[in-house]
Amino acid sequence: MTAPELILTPSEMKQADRETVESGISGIELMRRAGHAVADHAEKLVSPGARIVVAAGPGQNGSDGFIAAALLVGRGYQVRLGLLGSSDRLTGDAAEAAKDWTGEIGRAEDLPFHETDLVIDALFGTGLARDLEGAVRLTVERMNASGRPILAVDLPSGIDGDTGEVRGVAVKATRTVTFATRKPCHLLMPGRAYSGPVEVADIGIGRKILEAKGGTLFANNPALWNHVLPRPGLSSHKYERGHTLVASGGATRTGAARLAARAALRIGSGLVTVASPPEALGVNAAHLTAVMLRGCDGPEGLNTILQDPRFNALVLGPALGIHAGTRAMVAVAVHARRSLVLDADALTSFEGLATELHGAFRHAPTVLTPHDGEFNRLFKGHPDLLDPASKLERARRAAVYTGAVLLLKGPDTVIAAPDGRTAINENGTPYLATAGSGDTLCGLIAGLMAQGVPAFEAACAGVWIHAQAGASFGPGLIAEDLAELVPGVLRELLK
Ligand SMILES: NC(=O)C1=CN([C@@H]2O[C@H](COP(=O)(O)OP(=O)(O)OC[C@H]3O[C@@H](n4cnc5c(N)ncnc54)[C@H](OP(=O)(O)O)[C@@H]3O)[C@@H](O)[C@H]2O)[C@@H](O)CC1
Ligand SMILES: [K+]
Repeated sequence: MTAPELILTPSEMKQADRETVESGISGIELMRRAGHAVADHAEKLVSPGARIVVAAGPGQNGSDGFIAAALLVGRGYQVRLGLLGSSDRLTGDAAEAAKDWTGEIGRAEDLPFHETDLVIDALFGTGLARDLEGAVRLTVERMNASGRPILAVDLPSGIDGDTGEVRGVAVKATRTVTFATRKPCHLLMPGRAYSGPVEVADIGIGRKILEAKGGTLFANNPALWNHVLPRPGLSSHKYERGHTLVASGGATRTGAARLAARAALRIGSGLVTVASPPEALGVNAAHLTAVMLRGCDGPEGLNTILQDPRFNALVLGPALGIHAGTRAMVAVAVHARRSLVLDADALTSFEGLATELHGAFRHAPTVLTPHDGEFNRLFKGHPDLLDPASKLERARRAAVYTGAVLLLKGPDTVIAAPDGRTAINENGTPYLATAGSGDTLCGLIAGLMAQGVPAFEAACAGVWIHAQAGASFGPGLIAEDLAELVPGVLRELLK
């Protein structure tokens, strides 16, 4: 089984680095390995004889640049190196690394970015401490304007390693070489777009150390959850595969629930029922076949249906209406302690009332699936949840606050569990931004939970499968297609 891909934050990586040094590999040796990895990568991009310009910063990111520059000269490249600031100010390992370089040290500001075959950006990495300003800013702007390929060392300078945000200005890299693990900025937007394809170089920091110092943040891919996907045995019958209930909106707002229901069925929920307001029974009946239908008059109706313990997973929100009745339905669902997915109107109905949800979902597996707008509405008046610059941190705090798995949607969907485990998704496609796509996602997650998949894994798998299905279709995708593409994705996963 492939191990899940760990993502370490800059401060976790610093600790892993320290621990590795304590275990006997010197700091300068780690830096040399990093520099080697950069030189090796550069060699894949341009042939010996080519011109390479290295922009080095005052810290260890710059040291990686010095070491790579020296190696590349030895391999027959024409290398020019420019430093930000004065070489007298280099201290410790950085000063040691600079000794590898025997060529001229120019000023980073003066480097001929326009007249080179490759730029190596070694200005700043995980130690970036503030916005880029003045001469540094101009240097980065000139580098970007050159139109030449740029290889970023560790991460594009100007990108915040924790948040993926641009600090004033940032290098638009063609590619990035990072060390030991990817960092959050390689997966979170806009950092992901600034990084280009990222190669992870093994510099000898062991998995045990990485797990001990990180171990809670992952790239969302099948290695994280494939082992808990349901694999029905020969003797399984439909009741063992769960029964998902999806609440429908009124007569003119029924499509969302049917999209969710269809998705739950496709992902393997043994039975799926749409709970419909009486006035919408006709229109729902006209469109449902394998999905069953039941009348459900508001919160009391839902309460009556949930007396039957076989309904073990529930979707509330899509097109349900923004009002107190929806809040009451959420209360019924919470009280019934079923696996629960809340989206759209079920979240927006609590606009400014998030305190009512404080700790509310601690007792049953629950997944909340807001996009940024819904998140901001829901947690209005809670600066502790809204203010963190990092999407990761916002999702993590909201998960702890509510006791639910918080799935914060976007091109870089973040899935955070109240126990701290967090995943960042990266197989999303812009084609998923289409009406009804979110309803389908709810159905996939609930359908997995109905089959006994824990909430965090169900949310992670749901997001990935949803995106994979969308990407497999491409242009022209509409939400109706998504559920029908799920079997193809599952077939690959369950091989
Ligand atoms: N295990 C690993 O991953 C390994 C990682 N390694 C490498 O180490 C890198 C991290 O090195 P690092 O800690 O020295 O930080 P780095 O990014 O060089 O920047 C710090 C310097 O920049 C300065 N500075 C900051 N912001 C600024 C601004 N806005 N404008 C201007 N200046 C600014 C800051 O100055 P100060 O804030 O002190 O004034 C300080 O001098 C990492 O990215 C990777 O490449 C490998 O070598 C070995 C294994
Ligand atoms: K860099």
